[in-house]
Amino acid sequence: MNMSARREISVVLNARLDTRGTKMSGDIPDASPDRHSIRSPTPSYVDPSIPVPVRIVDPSKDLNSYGVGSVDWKERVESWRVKQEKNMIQVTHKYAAEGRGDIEGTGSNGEDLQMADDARLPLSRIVPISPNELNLYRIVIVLRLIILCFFFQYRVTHPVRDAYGLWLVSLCFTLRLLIQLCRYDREGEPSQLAPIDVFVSTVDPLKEPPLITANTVLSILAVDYPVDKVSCYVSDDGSAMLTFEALSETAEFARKWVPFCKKHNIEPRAPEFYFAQKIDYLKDKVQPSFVKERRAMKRDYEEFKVRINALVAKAQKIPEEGWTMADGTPWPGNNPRDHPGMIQVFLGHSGGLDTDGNELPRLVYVSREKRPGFQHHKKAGAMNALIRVSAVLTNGAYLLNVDCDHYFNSSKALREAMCFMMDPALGRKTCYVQFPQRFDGIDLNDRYANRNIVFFDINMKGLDGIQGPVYVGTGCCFNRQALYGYDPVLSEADLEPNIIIKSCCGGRKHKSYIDSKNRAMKRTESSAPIFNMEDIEEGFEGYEDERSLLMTQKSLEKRFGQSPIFIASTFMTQGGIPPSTNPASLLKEAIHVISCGYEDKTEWGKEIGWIYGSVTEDILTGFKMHARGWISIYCMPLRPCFKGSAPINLSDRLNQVLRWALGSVEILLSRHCPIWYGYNGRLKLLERLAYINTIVYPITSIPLIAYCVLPAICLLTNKFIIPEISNYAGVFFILLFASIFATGILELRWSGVGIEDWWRNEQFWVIGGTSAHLFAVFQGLLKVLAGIDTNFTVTSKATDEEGDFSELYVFKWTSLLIPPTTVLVINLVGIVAGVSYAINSGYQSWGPLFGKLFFSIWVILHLYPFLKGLMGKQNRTPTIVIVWSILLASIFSLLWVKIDPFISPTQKAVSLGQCGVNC
Ligand SMILES: O=c1ccn([C@@H]2O[C@H](COP(=O)(O)OP(=O)(O)O[C@H]3O[C@H](CO)[C@@H](O)[C@H](O)[C@H]3O)[C@@H](O)[C@H]2O)c(=O)[nH]1
Ligand SMILES: [Mn+2]
Repeated sequence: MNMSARREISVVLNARLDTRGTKMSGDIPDASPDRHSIRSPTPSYVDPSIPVPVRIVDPSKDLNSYGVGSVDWKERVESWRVKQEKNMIQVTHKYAAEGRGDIEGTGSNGEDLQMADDARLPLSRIVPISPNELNLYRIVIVLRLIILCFFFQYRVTHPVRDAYGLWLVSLCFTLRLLIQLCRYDREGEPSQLAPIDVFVSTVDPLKEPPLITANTVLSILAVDYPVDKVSCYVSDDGSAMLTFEALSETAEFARKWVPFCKKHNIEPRAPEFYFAQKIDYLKDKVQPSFVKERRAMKRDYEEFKVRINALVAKAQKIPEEGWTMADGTPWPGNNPRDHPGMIQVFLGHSGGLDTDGNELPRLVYVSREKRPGFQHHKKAGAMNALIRVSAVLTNGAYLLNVDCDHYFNSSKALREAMCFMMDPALGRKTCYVQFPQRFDGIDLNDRYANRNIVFFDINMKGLDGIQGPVYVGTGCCFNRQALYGYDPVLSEADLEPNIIIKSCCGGRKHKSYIDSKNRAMKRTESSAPIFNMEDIEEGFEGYEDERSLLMTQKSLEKRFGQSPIFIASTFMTQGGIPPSTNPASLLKEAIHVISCGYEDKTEWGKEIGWIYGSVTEDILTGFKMHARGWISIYCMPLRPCFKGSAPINLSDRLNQVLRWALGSVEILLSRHCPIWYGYNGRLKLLERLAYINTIVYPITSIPLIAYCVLPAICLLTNKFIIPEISNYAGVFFILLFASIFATGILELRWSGVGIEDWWRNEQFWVIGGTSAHLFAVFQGLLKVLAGIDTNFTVTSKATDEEGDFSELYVFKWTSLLIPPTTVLVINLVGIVAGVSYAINSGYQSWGPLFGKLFFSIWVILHLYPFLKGLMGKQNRTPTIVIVWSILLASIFSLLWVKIDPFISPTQKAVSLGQCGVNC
């Protein structure tokens, strides 16, 4: 195993939290200064450079028989657990007794000490990338930056007189390179077992087959976590009876599936993918009954599939009077744009037991209310509805959300996340733990870079060393309090003077972070002070007068909306609902919080929850949290925790990239633009740079296209953008290339990414850049200038039953195909023109031609996967695409030759003469 370049955190908490194992693939982490940038040392914190005993998990050994220091360890965890429970009871008790929250927990007798002790217990470890590899990489990056500056200076001071336009364009390109340099890297981390609510989003059962969603749900219900602490919420944004009925079947099937998974400890726990595994399924299995039970389960699953397929078949033709439910009442969601909110609870403690007589996690179907004339905010709106429903019904302290096609590939996923979230030191400032997205069913060559390896294994890892990875929309576990817009709890060292809570005028005692720290969360909020600490202290602690209580109530309502139950739940920082509440009233309240007027005049989508205003709501949501000073964690256990599907045909892929780029442009043109936003907060500079990079990239499509066309123009007009290569320039040119090359190689080395993946990424960067990114810039401008709303085109999730990768060859017409095709054709024409010119004008013209051909071929090589996709398998490129592109390309070439703005009038005659022969 390559231990230097990969980070493996695989810490598994067992159900009772009484033991810990840390799987380490490397040796004891080096004392790299990086870690200090992530967590600042506090007096109670163990210096990471001092090795602590490392235990390698060996499942064959008794977990308690670890080497050094295990007794000490056990004791500490035990005391931590007891304390945790005490805390929980305390909070619940206060809540129930007073009917109000306690903001500044007052328990001081020794609890602070206990806390400080706890802080020494990291629940996870970082396996850092070897510092040598990183330092070299950093040095090269800095060098590259310097060289780039020199090169830039040279380009600016040496305009190409006879090709001024070309020269200008080339400057833009250099600038783009400067922007790209903000990849960096380091490593992050930490962890505990609290109740978790898992969200699944789905919208269109025709594009997102119910069987896929069912598999995701089954993998959640079978997760390795205490059943009473997991709840699964499925959001149906399409209010489809098909989704509802499929979910009801899924709940039934879960009664057999879940005990089977747990008994035999199988992975993954999504049946479709489990049974499809082409591995020796008897490996590590000891139960003699396993084969028999597996066979029976496989048959059961097939029957389940048949039932789901029957539901899907039935749903193809909508009856005229709309759908009717089994009991004869009409389905309330018949009109997806105009229907009431719907909630159905399956399973859970009142929902019957599984076939082994055990309880199952709760499963809740939610379809939020939709009415014409209301903004629904797509996925972000759906997620916010789920936050509120779940707060009312179960109120997990943490949330995890997945797209309907991203199943749990590892049953340990929740535990992995908790290792960071419940870590006594880091948990308090961690807003989310993001897992990389991994995919099934991608063609072997990954033609359209669907796996996004460079992003997930280089960029995200690098960000982890700054303030944390960006949120990518799925496979991400959140701290509920972070979604409520609160600030993180920072340690003394993190604390800047300006954020110490000020006492209010009534002569109350000064509070510092440290003495308010028996609470898990600091309930203030920096960037948008809707309410402030004084209100709360008075209202909830002091009860000094009724007016202030009222004010608090009012400001909370202004923030969270008009639901007292929801507001009360926000004070339960450890999660859970008051034991005395009546389930019927909760359901009523749950319906209330998903009504479409609920968010009016509140902070939902503006400051709290998933943030509105972009189709890449994920980036925006994560950005807001980072701007408040939260850190995030990138968690990559050896076994990928989540796996999804990705569009493998060209058109769907381009449309997906278009949506992402459009989302970025939307953010760029909004008040949340990372270039301007949040300077009073605690966003780290490099993190900001990274966000700027994820937001502005669509704009680089303009210089990129210019650059793809330039070589062809050079060939057609017989000019070159670098006129005379002086020694001085030559050196810089070579140095620049060498440094780019070196950063590339070093990056691949520390990240473990293969050269092929890297090349695919480069290719798709050009393909996306010349098509989707360009369209996104224009659509984004249209949205801002003309108010034309952008829509969320959901990607189809193929079940891949039609045979391997048949999807890859599907061809759908889209105008996104035109610009790259044009670029391709122009370059091909250019090559032909250049070569024929050289043939005509003899020996001495071959030298310069060579240089120009090189660039042109470079462009074509980048577009090669696109060309392949255009051909399809059966070579069925619609004639329209070809006709349009050839037309555009020839008009373009002719124009250039005729007008040729880059050359002086005297030269023009000559040049025209030359080209007249060739074109
Ligand atoms: O009105 C809507 C539209 C979409 N969705 C859900 O959003 C998810 C993502 O849709 P998909 O078509 O699969 O988009 P992808 O491009 O594959 O998704 C990536 O990019 C999105 C942002 O564009 C993120 O929201 C996703 O989490 C991330 O996986 C799916 O679960 C949908 O059901 C809704 O719930 N409501
Ligand atoms: Mn998807």
